[in-house]
Amino acid sequence: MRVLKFGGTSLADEVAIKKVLSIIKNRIKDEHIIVVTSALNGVTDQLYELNKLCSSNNAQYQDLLEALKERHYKIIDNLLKNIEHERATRQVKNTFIELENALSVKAYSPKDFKKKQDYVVGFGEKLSTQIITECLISLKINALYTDSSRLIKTDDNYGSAAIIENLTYKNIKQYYRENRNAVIIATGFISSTVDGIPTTLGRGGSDYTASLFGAAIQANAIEIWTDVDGLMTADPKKVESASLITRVSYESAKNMSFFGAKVIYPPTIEPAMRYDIPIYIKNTFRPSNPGTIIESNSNINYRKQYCISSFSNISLITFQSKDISQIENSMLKNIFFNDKLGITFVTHTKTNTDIKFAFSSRHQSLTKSKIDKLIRTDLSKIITKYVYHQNLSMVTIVHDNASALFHKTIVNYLSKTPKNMLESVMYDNNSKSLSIFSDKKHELQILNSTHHLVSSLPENIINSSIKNLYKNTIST
Ligand SMILES: Nc1ncnc2c1ncn2[C@@H]1O[C@H](COP(=O)(O)OP(=O)(O)O)[C@@H](O)[C@H]1O
Ligand SMILES: N[C@@H](CC(=O)OP(=O)(O)O)C(=O)O
Repeated sequence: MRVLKFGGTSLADEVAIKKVLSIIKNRIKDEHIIVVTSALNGVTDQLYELNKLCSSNNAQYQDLLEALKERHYKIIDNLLKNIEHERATRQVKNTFIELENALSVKAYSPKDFKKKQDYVVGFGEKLSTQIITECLISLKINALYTDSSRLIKTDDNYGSAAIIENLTYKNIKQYYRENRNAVIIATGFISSTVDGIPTTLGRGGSDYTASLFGAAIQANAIEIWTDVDGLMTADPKKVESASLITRVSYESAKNMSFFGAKVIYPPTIEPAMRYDIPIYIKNTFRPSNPGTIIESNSNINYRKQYCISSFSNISLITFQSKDISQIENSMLKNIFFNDKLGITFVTHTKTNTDIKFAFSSRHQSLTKSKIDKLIRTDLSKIITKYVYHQNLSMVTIVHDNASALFHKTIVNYLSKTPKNMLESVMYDNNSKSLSIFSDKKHELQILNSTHHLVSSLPENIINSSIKNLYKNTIST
């Protein structure tokens, strides 16, 4: 049994969907499968926009809604006929009616807004999965449309809900047992609370849905089908010379995705790792290419174990203090774990005298004012110096098997980089990553030059079993 997940990039239009159908048809010949699908490419972003426009009574939302309908009906017209065409049209029509009802709800408080938003943005997966299911039925496959939000149970942290593991696994197992003769075609990304209120698993969350299905029924493999050849040494859309990482450990992949390798959503790794289920990342448009295998450490031969990623819109704060741990605890508790501030990423590192927090937030100014307030009140006695930068880019080299020479080469490169280009450098305390902060306008240049440098190093310099090399060798 294996789980196949197709992302929005594999569901952009009729041509892409035909490729998806052919991959599913071929896989079914060999093994029983479960399919997890995301929304059509770009639809989730449009649903967020739709909800915003509608909430602010902006009439433009009607045009956007019409465009969404047109796109889905056109795909149905081009891919289906007869009874499957009729059924898909009816289901999609009903789903749009449900979406319009959801949009008409007034959200009076911020918590209600997020609750409504989660309901609205989850419709993309329902629409695409209804269409794919009917396409598979038209190919004589016993496909069963499955709304995963009935199986995946979470808390009510709208926008990025945490799963209730035992209940979720129990629900999936039971559903799978009851529908053994069918091919389950499940919506990615969406979930619900125990009371049935819609939630989502966070942006990119369909990968996680696939992993939860895989872990619940202890699948032989999880396949993530996308528009690139696999997990690469950098985002191939930003770095032309990026190359494929053929094998990588769960731990490294988790670290790489955490620091921006968007091809896999970070929480996806954990359930697969727990049951030692390999994750394959494959290209829908070049299915015969080998792709990447993410698996347990013991099988890895440490080739190309680095990845260079970037984030834009990062804020960085550096504190100097005699009591670093007090700042750390207070910041993490009061700021970064505070839902209202919309923190989407945070990492921090400390030495004996200073601590740096790098983070991105949907509400930059709100976060800054909260931090300023915390410093004026709780932390004023312990902070000796404090520097706050906003709107930075962060390029991170993730590598957990670096040689001493590798490390030295990077330090040398940084020392030659013009001072006005570099804002700061941060070493992760586990010695597995190094982040370079700069003005956003330098992001692509730093990304490409760092990638060029690392990829042109001989294999024996890139890899070594020597660990803990990054610690305390450079200060900025
Ligand atoms: N290190 C990396 N390796 C491969 N792809 C990456 C990497 N970093 C970022 N990406 C981007 O991730 C994209 C795939 O993720 P995503 O857009 O979420 O696709 P999907 O819709 O298939 O889930 C690729 O198109 C690529 O641009
Ligand atoms: N559609 C959702 C969930 C998802 O995982 O999408 P994708 O597989 O296209 O990254 C999103 O855009 O966040």
